Amino acid sequence: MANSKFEYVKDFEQPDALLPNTWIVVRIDGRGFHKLSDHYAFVKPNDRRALDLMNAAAVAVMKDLPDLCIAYGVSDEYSFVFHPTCQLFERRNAKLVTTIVSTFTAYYIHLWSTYFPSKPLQPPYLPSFDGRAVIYPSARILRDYMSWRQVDCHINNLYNTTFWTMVQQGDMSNTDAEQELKGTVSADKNEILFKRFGINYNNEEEIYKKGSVLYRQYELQQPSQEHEVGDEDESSISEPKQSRSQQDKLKKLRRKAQVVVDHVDIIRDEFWQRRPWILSGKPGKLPAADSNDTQATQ
Ligand SMILES: Nc1nc2c(ncn2[C@@H]2O[C@H](COP(=O)(O)OP(=O)(O)OP(=O)(O)O)[C@@H](O)[C@H]2O)c(=O)[nH]1
Ligand SMILES: [Mg+2]
Ligand SMILES: [Mg+2]
Repeated sequence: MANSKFEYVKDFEQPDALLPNTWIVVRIDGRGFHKLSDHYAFVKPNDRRALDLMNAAAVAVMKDLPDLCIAYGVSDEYSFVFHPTCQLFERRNAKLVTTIVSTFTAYYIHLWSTYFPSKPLQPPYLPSFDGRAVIYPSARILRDYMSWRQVDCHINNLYNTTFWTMVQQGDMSNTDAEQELKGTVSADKNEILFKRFGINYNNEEEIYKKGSVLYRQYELQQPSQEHEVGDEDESSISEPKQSRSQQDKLKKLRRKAQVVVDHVDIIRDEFWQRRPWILSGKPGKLPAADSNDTQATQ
């Protein structure tokens, strides 16, 4: 078939490689989950099974794509982050986004019956997700992106928790609760929860307040390994190319690593300082004293 007269059509395909040396975030979001969550009667405002299912699908994506260095999920969305050194699919936008979206959706549907055993999926209420890639030029801006999503989680969860408590426990109509909450700030909502319902928002589950952060935990034998593979901290970011064998070694370590699901603050420095390998791209591990304080999965 080489050189057929039809081959010229290939020239209509546009290159879409994402800028080199930048962080790539692929954010996916459930399509029409307002309706879907109603149909399958998700618990309001937070359905633990639905969130656990999102997290399980995201862990599967992280395992499938060792180039991913961190992911953050809340509600029906997940952000997956590739390191600036990532060369997967020559950094082609459409290939990266469609692979993440379809892998996530496949696992979400595959795992559905584990989390909702008594609610088989029924057309047309089948879960699907959209996705987009955005690039960020520095670790600082990537962190601000992650902070933005976590702040959003907090604001929405405080609102939703207060709203549904007023409706479910305070017997208010949706309209009345919405009207009363109009123009309120965080302190007002905390007070409504505490004074009227005896609920201290701080005691709500961390997964609801903070969302879920996924990253790799390495079991490194020798500290020297930490320095074999990479040159990717921001000081040396102008030279991101790794040799083939370095890339393979790194991939192997990433594949072997455990994917951890955490519900912690990712806005302050502490999270990143204690886990420098997430941003540096060099496998590393927690100081010994800290190594038991995260919740491992799979
Ligand atoms: N009851 C319940 N609903 C949830 C939960 N998580 C997500 N949802 C629903 O999913 C929606 C997600 O919001 P959006 O992504 O903005 O809305 P969407 O309906 O998915 O619409 P598009 O994303 O634009 O397709 C929320 O508004 C809720 O209705 C949950 O744990 N419990
Ligand atoms: Mg959605
Ligand atoms: Mg959403």
